[in-house]
Amino acid sequence: MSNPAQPALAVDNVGLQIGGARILEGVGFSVPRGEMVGVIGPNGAGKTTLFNLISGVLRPMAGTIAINGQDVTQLPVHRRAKAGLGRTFQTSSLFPGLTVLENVRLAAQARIGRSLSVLRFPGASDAATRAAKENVDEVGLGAKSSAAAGDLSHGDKRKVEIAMLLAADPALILLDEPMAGVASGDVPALSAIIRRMHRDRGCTVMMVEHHMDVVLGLVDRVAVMHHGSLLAIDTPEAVMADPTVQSAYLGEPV
Ligand SMILES: Nc1ncnc2c1ncn2[C@@H]1O[C@H](COP(=O)(O)OP(=O)(O)OP(=O)(O)O)[C@@H](O)[C@H]1O
Repeated sequence: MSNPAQPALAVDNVGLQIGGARILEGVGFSVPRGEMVGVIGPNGAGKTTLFNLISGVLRPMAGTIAINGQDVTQLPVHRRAKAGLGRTFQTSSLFPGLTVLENVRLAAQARIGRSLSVLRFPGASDAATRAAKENVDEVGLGAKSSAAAGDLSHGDKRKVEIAMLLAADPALILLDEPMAGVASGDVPALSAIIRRMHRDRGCTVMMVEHHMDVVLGLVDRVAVMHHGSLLAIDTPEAVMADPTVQSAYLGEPV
């Protein structure tokens, strides 16, 4: 169960091979509660694979993963969600035919259904709608709450995904390239929403992101992945000054 003395996330010596190819090896780090960590690295470095291992989409062949002190290494995705993990994906995971509000409401309903029996609590449905409306407003999409999610811009879809995270209220959030495909004009607003979510909720956030200015402006620490290994994890300033990191990136634009 949850233990406040334990880090939000502890990854210990994790490794994975697929078809004989070494995808990740000896990856270990821990993230204290309330911290925001950016994950950077060239294409193919293993960032998404790391997220897949933490969220339970993949199981490691070596090492362990603990969320809030609970060993989740062998737990399926839904059990990790119960342990307090929430995640967005590189590609949008919304129901395109449902409205913005309906998408967020599903996430709110799942949370409320976990804490209260929906069958025994007739007001649960209204409570989910109220919570979803608040979360849609929080990400600035109140005026678009009746729009079909599939009709939104990339930037607005990402905002809906964040509203769904707010509705689910996880303690540990993995954001996989939240700015991918987002028009450059929408990036500052989305960054501000992520910063506010982190600050107001006190949640722990890990974020894979190729926009270095976004990462460096938001996070407490940066983890650098390279060829399936963790090259460094430190403050943005220390990581950018690290000669090993600099040489790993020579000729490989971040
Ligand atoms: N299911 C799989 N089967 C075989 N190889 C895989 C599989 N999944 C990932 N890989 C390989 O593992 C390596 C790491 O991939 P991963 O997607 O984790 O990298 P990444 O750092 O997230 O890259 P990007 O920035 O391009 O998203 C890559 O070389 C990729 O080709």
